[in-house]
Amino acid sequence: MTLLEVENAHTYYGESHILEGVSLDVEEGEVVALVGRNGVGKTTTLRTILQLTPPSEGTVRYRGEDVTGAATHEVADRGVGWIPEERRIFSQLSVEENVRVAVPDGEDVGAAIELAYETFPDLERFADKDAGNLSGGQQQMLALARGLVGNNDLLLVDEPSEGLAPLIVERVAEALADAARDTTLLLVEQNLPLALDLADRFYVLDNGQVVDEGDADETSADDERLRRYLSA
Ligand SMILES: Nc1ncnc2c1ncn2[C@@H]1O[C@H](COP(=O)(O)OP(=O)(O)OP(=O)(O)O)[C@@H](O)[C@H]1O
Repeated sequence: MTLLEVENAHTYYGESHILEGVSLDVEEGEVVALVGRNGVGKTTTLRTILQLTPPSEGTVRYRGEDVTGAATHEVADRGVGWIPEERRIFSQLSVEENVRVAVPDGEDVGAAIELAYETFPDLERFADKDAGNLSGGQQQMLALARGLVGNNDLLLVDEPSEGLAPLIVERVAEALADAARDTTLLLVEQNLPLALDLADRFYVLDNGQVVDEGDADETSADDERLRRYLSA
């Protein structure tokens, strides 16, 4: 089933025309990567899906229903989770409290915490530690865990490898692959090998437009076709 469809989205910040007719779709169970160099509109695409910056033209459909112009909390309530680039965790709360407060009302908190620790064993070791004292990689895993227990069917993950050391990037990639077993992912990522490794399909964004798309399995990170859109 098609979970998300973005059709011909045009999005502005003030007078700046950032998305110039973006179309993409995500099937249930897939990992889809959105790649492209700095400033081409990847984050804006996620913000457009969430209706944080609604499109002035075009449509966003979730599970076949038009959510264009809906309130962001309504999109979130339908099961779309967001893990922004800045990771948004509560630094004064412990790791476990961070997970706990991400569990929606009425859900089994114990089971949710168990799922979080099963998927990210490192977090269990730091359960009582203030989240603000975690390393960047651990904070990224906590942010992912919070997304995972949030009862989301689709997680929008923005630049999970950003600013992390290579070894930590590997851990985060493993964690993402684990998370992908339970949820559908739309992943914005500048690290092309990582994106292709995790994704089933990819879209390349350039200057606010989708300029290429394909099967991740059939595409190498050295592919000239992709490189020309990604090198600065
Ligand atoms: N709030 C804003 N107001 C005005 N312009 C913005 C705003 N946010 C982003 N932009 C501009 O919109 C363009 C697209 O930004 P966006 O963050 O979507 O790019 P990106 O592909 O995610 O790149 P990055 O990896 O740098 O985040 C950029 O030129 C950026 O400067």
